[in-house]
Amino acid sequence: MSETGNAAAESSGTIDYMTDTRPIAEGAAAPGCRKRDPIVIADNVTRRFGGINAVDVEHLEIPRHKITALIGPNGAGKTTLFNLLTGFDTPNSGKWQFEGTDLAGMSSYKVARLGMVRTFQLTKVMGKLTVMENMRLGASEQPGEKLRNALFRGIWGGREKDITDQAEGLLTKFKLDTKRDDYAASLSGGQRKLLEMARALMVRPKLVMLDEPMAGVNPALTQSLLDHIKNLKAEGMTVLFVEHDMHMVRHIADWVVVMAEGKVVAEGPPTEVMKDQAVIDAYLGAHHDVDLGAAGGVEELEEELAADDQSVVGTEDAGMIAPEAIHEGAETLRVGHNGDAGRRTGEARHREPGPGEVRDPASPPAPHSAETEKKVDE
Ligand SMILES: Nc1ncnc2c1ncn2[C@@H]1O[C@H](COP(=O)(O)OP(=O)(O)OP(=O)(O)O)[C@@H](O)[C@H]1O
Repeated sequence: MSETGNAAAESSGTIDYMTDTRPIAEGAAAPGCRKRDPIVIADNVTRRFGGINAVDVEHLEIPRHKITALIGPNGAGKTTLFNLLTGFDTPNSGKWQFEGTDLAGMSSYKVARLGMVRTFQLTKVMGKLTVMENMRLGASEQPGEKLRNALFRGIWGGREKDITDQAEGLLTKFKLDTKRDDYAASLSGGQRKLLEMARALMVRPKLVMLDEPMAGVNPALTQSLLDHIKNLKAEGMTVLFVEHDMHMVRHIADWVVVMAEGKVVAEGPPTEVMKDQAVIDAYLGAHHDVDLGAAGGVEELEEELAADDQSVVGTEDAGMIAPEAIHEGAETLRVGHNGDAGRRTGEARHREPGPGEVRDPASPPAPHSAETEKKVDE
């Protein structure tokens, strides 16, 4: 659709967000650039942990009705920024608006009520609830209206039927309806991701924030997840997702924001951003001249890394970047900082419990275990 056609369609409320080709930024793409139609505007948001500036974002705008990927090496501050924007953490400084409403200091559930919702990995407790109970929990309106209310029928009075109907509709859409009475912990990695997304939609959000939607998802379910995310946009929602999976970023993001050491270091359309020297530097340290968005670039990087004694790559344990997987479109590329790890889907995404931490039974098990083999998605 032409730019004028889009403008006319927008004013008549019939815009097709999938074919809207109007520019996203007002001017040239650059860190902190202004957007034509921002849904979130953040200024001087900082969060320190001890001596670390986990987040130090001067200015950031998230474009409405677009899919924006937030990428960056491990420890760049992506999750912390998610937590701050959604009221799950408190910044040292800064303010931000969602659809013109100041959110600084607002509690997470109020932020969700306004229509800005983030997904969470299923916790241990949620794993012990059925799929339907999890959906009902997603609809809870106040902090007090939590587990108990989600579990016991009758408490929500008139809302009960609406909530159940809405949940049924979403479960059908996400092909989880046959699992409605199963415990969430029994779902495969991909089905859990679908449940997390479906649950977030119970509040009918305008902005959906997804934290590593592809983590732990078997390639067989990758396309379905990508389609679901694209559908959110088609239905008029804005999507912001954190992801290490370059394949996914390249294929579904309209816009990419790159963070490193707490700051936004690059922004732009995926094809442009992945050629950006600041991005390559942030991800790969000394390994320059590589286009992460191209399969050839991945091969080139792999050769460079193989020849570099400092880089742990090329053994089964370290994992290989798999260019053939990118051609197939099913597997994915994950690049850690300093080029330390390009790994296959489902292997690199698990964060094993650290010393003193207990594994969450609701989380997928460690890679390479027999249990992993059993728990793959259908
Ligand atoms: N609760 C915390 N206490 C202390 N330090 C923290 C805490 N949360 C995050 N950090 C630190 O803040 C920095 C940013 O972490 P964050 O998890 O936001 O990065 P990230 O980009 O999401 O990384 P990843 O891709 O590995 O998830 C890191 O140095 C991290 O160690």
